[in-house]
Amino acid sequence: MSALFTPFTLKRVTLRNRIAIPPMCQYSAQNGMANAWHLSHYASLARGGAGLVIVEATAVSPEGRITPACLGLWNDEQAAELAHIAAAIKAAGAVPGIQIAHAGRKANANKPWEGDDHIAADDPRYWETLSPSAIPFGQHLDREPRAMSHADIQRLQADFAAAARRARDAGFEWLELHFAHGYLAQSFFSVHANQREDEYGGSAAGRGRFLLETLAAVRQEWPADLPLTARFGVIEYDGNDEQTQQEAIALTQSMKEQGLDMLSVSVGFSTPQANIPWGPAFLAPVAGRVRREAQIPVATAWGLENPHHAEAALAEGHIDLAMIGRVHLANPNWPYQAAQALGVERPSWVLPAPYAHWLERYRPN
Ligand SMILES: Cc1cc2c(cc1C)N(C[C@H](O)[C@H](O)[C@H](O)COP(=O)(O)O)c1[nH]c(=O)[nH]c(=O)c1N2
Ligand SMILES: NC(=O)C1=CN(Cc2ccccc2)CCC1
Repeated sequence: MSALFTPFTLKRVTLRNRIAIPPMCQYSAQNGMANAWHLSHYASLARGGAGLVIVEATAVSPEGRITPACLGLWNDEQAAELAHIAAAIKAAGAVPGIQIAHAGRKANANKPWEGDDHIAADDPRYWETLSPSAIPFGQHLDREPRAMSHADIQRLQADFAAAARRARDAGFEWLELHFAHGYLAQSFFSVHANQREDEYGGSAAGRGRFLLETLAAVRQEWPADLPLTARFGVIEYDGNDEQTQQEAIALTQSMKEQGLDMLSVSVGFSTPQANIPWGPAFLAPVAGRVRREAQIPVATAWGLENPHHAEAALAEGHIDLAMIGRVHLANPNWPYQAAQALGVERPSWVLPAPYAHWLERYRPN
């Protein structure tokens, strides 16, 4: 039996295999509302056979969107549309997950294929960006954000909690907090973005406070028997990786004590000066260290699309879930081909019966 096609149970949720589709922004919404694009996109991914499908970064407040076309979960109308997506993912046999997010100083940007840069101040789509300190990310995202007040912090933590409640009521069964990729929560943890002198800055404990308090607020709303996870950048590749990983692992242990069920290990992306060692499965050993030292189940992504690499990362004990992203945009049925590559018996039954029955009998000459 392959490790990749072994079920995985966390709290009262069982995934049919170790394949998770990580959140991938679609930049296709108006006013934060999901539409026909999102329904067909997520239904086709779920029909492809993955055990878990996580809906893209969904903003907890309007100014928390990366672009004006990002999804939101700050009102009940948005939740009602997302409920159809959760149901479609579930109907296809995958577990419906969603990531809730705030883009912080990376917010108010154009779509990646329309510049990826901050929206101009005189553009009607402009909104003010927020961050722990008034320090811009740099490069194409060079706007100086407003340093958040304590009132801002409390409001945004309440927004995360409200979004978690809406996700629960919409039928999602797996919740991921977006604590990675240079967005708001990652910015509180990062010395590149957070130079506050109050209790939300300074020491690693100070820089971790926003993440811990936000987790605690969400834990109150999210059912105790459903997985509550976070995607967290544990390394920046900025020349200070050992210290960052030690601080990140310590914070992960605190989050685990606070009720975090799993960590999705990722990269900080807090500075344009990062020197990222792109390559197949490059983050798996980093994830393995977090899994070992924080004693928490972990997922990771980044270049795992070769089924043998995903299988090895699981079999070698680096990870518990393999997140397979971009390749699924080209091939929603990637799990079917992975099953064939790994010699899983009756691979076509990774797919739904209306497809599986005929593919099993289809012998192209
Ligand atoms: C178009 C698009 C959009 C997003 C992403 C990526 C891409 C390509 N990624 C990162 C993604 O989840 C994944 O970590 C990376 O793509 C690396 O995995 P692969 O190498 O693609 O399997 C991402 N990550 C995240 O935590 N929340 C998100 O909403 C998004 N959005
Ligand atoms: N919302 C997110 O977390 C996103 C993460 N990305 C990181 C990334 C960098 C390089 C390659 C793929 C993804 C880009 C798109 C949006």
